[in-house]
Amino acid sequence: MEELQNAVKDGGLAVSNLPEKGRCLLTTKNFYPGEVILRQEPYVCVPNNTVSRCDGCFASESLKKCSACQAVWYCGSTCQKSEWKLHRLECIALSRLEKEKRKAVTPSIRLMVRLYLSRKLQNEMFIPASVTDSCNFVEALVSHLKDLDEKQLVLYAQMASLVHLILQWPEINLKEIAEKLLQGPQLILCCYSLLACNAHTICDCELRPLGTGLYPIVSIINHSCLPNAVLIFEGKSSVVRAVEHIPEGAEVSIAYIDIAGSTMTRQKTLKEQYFFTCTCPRCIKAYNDIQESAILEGYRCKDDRCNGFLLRDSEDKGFICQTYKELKYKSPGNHEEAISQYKMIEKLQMELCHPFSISLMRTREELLKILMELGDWREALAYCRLTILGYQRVYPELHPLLGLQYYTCGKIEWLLGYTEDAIKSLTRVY
Ligand SMILES: C[S@@+](CC[C@H](N)C(=O)[O-])C[C@H]1O[C@@H](n2cnc3c(N)ncnc32)[C@H](O)[C@@H]1O
Repeated sequence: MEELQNAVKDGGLAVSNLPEKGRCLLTTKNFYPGEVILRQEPYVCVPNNTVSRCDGCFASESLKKCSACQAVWYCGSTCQKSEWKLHRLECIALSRLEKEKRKAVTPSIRLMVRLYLSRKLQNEMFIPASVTDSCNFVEALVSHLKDLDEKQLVLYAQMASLVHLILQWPEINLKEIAEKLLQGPQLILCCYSLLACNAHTICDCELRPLGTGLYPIVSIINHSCLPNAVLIFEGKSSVVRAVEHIPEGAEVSIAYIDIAGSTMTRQKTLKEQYFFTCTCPRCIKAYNDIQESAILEGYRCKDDRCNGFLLRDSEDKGFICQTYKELKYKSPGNHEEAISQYKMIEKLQMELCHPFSISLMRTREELLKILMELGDWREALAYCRLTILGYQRVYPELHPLLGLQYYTCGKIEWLLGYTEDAIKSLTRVY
């Protein structure tokens, strides 16, 4: 702990323990809006597999496959060299797999394999370890293994057995690597639980997901639905920035989930994924939030004389429109038909929901996406402006998602020649 304190001390931070939250990151100086609180490189990371990406920089163009394992891509020799120490072992392990099994190696399987191999390489001193970038530090992260339900356990166990199979070769002695209490698949299972709680989705500057990484110090930061900081990425490096003034001695918090939802939805998601009940100021302000929840997720009361909005209860998922789910737009497709169906949904939601309803906002986001693909900039702008009204309601003033929506708006205004409006929007982005 002392070494860890020394490692973060110079950055104006300290690690502490709170009875109800476990470890937390505190400030030992003031941080101002936009200021970088912390930067950290990933302990391990992998690109996602929606499109092929370079393992080194996550670029998706001019890629070449690793000729030996045929499972990993690089954009050039610089990235290949930078990844070689770790990939050398991974490459041998993957190459040994039958072709069919190799196809089942998803990014989460690779992440786990890499976690093990990093540990092996650090133990053998092939790659350097620092206090904040060591396997011991990673192992001290929360795992919640005991809280997993049967379904999660079965899923993790299946993944763990594939990882175990990949790692079973002479040079890698699982027993030796896992010198702690648990061994073999059971230890891998525990690590999956750890990754589920601590790994972060790496996004590009427009918040589109690129991959997954584990950033041990960032993982000490606890959640709040009214966070005072955000986690963003510059390439693969994680950057935590203040979104408001954080005074000396305050706890740094980020949002683990999309904070656009009502308290009920947020609490349910946090409980299911992170096993805690949030007690942030937004969650405990329960009474006002019932009204807020009705606005964000409720439906108009059937009684015409009533101005109220119906709210779904925590057990019943009944009010989520199934048609809406099935219609989820997948690009590329029939744009005209998608537009007419989404407009139908929008009309229905305008009758049923509050103007600030999240479902209505999501429908408009989909419409905006399709209209932009079609190049219908005028209508896209109208929808973009409508979504901004929703975003302003659910995200704090300096939230990156709000910034991005202003950015889209500014770009469309610029394209349409609405220079003054564009300057206003882009100034806002800045
Ligand atoms: C990424 S870890 C955060 C660091 C963690 N507190 C630790 O001791 O290592 C996530 C876990 O921290 C705890 N946690 C995070 N935010 C919390 C909050 N607002 N209230 C209570 N527990 C929280 C939960 O157990 C959650 O699964």
